[in-house]
Amino acid sequence: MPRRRILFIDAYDSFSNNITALLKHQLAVTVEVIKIDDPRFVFNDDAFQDFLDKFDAAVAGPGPGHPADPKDVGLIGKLWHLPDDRVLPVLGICLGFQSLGLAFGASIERLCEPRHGLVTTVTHCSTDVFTECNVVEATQYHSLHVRLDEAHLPPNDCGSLWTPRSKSHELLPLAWDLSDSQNGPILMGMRHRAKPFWGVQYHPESVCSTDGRQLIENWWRAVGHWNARYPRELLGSLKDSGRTSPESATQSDRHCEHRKVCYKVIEPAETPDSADVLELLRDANVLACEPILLESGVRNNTPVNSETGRFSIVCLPDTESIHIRWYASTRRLTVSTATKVLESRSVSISETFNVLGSMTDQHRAGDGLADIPFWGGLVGFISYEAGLKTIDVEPVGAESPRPDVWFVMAERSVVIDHVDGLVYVQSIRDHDEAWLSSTAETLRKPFVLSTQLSEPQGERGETAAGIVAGPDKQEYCDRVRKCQSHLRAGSSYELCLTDQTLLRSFVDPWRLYRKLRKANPAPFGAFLSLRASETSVSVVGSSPERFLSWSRDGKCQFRPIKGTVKKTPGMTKAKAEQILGSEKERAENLMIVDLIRHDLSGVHGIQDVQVPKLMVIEEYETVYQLVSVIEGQLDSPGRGINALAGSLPPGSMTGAPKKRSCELLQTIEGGDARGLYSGVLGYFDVGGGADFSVVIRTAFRWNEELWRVGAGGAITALSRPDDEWEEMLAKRESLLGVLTSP
Ligand SMILES: C=C(O[C@@H]1C=C(C(=O)O)C=C[C@H]1O)C(=O)O
Ligand SMILES: NC(=O)CC[C@H](N)C(=O)O
Repeated sequence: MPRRRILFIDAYDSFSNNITALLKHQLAVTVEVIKIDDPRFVFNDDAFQDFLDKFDAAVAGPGPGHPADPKDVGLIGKLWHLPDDRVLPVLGICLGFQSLGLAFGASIERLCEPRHGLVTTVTHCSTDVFTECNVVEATQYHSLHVRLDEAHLPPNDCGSLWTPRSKSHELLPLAWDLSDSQNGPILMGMRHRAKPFWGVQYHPESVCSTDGRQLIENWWRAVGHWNARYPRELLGSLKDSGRTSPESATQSDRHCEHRKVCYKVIEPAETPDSADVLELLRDANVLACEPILLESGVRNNTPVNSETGRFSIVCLPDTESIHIRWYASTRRLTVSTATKVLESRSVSISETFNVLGSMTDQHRAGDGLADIPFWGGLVGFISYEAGLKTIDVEPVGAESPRPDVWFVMAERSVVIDHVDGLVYVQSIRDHDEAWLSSTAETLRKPFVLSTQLSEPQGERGETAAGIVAGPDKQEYCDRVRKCQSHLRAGSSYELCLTDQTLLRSFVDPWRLYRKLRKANPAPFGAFLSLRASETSVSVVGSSPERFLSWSRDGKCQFRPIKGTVKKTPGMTKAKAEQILGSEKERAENLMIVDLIRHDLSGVHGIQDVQVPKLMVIEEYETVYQLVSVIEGQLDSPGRGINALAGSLPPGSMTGAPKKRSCELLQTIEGGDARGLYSGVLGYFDVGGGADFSVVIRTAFRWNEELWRVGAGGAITALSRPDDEWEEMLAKRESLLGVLTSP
């Protein structure tokens, strides 16, 4: 029997792939995805109807906006009034559900309070699509709701809840949320009396919804009955489409000669401090360029986060090293060494990912030590604006002389294992034994403990150091309120509002980094200083947040942080747990978990997306944070770069749904480029793995200009402007203290 086919119509939501994954997994069907504004069909009803004839059923997705606005629902609005002989069964979810209600006489109204990331119990009819569903816990992401009649139903008039209302008599209610005293009963499920249309207001695919699978199975059974009774001629065969095409995922499959990883192991008496290692190399004059440090912060000789931070990596590029730069404003890609331009052309961001992939492949190595996550590879960053390009949002603030993607191929490196106390000197260059031996020799000199080294000192003119420009409280609070008005209108479910502070400091970047790592040791400490003829960038960072890593055997992991409590005097872990257990904080985190599940599920070849940790508390120097872990396995290990290309900018820095939220934030934040802040920083290892952090709690500067520190937080309908201001200050503080003190 041919495989059954479902059409999913995507309204640019950030949960769509979770729905299509649920459909594929539960029903063993082929799912074809089109956007609501597919140019083949928006102005051509005949073509759309012919296309629909290829499917057994359609699912009309959730999304931002209002069901009465054709721009927001697009093709979904055309499903309800097809000619009788072309009608196909539909399940509408959230926006799709609201569109169904609107099409058959119901009205759409704003809720008194939006329900974004809220999980409540639904009262259902136990029949139809709710057959054999137990208690349904339902995650909701909506500001609007479907009203079946003019007057609110009294909450205790349960009998009349289940009878259709005159105004929308073709719609049969199937489920209600009766838990909201402010809004009254909220319709959660319905079906059309005569046509094969069903819908749910909540999100059955959310990680916190229960019985989503049962609901989908029930709907599919009902679809089968309908199609058996009213057979349509199904046409043609279709491919299964996802966000990333298999064609674009092939770099790693190319055959290439593997390089050899040469290494030497040093066993010092005590685990050396990563900064001391870097300074020893610098003092020994063996460095032609500034080294890069990707550090797992350590407190009392133990990594601050044992799950993400066992190793620190010192990358040692030199004048021969290849740099790859790409500029969002001009689309120019430059591949060069310090002395030679190897390639310069205009390309898209996706082509840039191909170049990064092939450069890693050209340096592919297979025989380093399995436990060491980095054998050599591309190290650098991807800005927030480059991320915007990947989701077709035109960045308003990108500036031409500043690269949005900048990586350098580090063939030589030193890796420090903080658990076993070993140091590895590595090279993937041919015939590099002499360098390996002399570097190992340098590092075998007795390590001086960092506490004995001279503490960083300011150099000159500290009195003029400090904040030059930064957010204003009144304006920031107004922006929070602006975000909230978009949330109430249904245009977004959560918006990560940020702002930037410009600072002057006369302390050199390395010394600043030494101060920062002491004040705020972080799992993703970063010191990076890159130079090209026309520009240079310095980064000192203490990010707590892993964006995405993948192992050499293709296991992908995201670790979004959402939910922050400042460590004020008297704040204990127990108190923080209480605050972070609140509806507001959990909702913020849940939205991003569902968004990241969507991003990861959209990657070609990903299997089995799981959430092994949901909302656990982690403690850092100045804040407590709520963290979740989302993982999936790639069927072909080398394709991790597609997971990166398909999940930028980081959802924890945008809000959901991602595309619309980014568009709104560009306007609300005033159009300045976020730059490196909100982007990602890390490495592609030549062995096939990678690790990228979210660039937060980080200062960066172009050339010798002012330092920039971004900070912000997720805004939801429940946010209080004053509290959001305080949260932004708390996050900024870890950097400000370091940059403004002598
Ligand atoms: C926006 C920042 O942080 C992000 C927002 C968080 C939140 O809203 O709780 C937590 C971690 C980050 O994903 C920042 O540090 O500037
Ligand atoms: N998740 C959704 O589909 C939301 C639908 C609509 N934009 C609302 O806010 O109610």
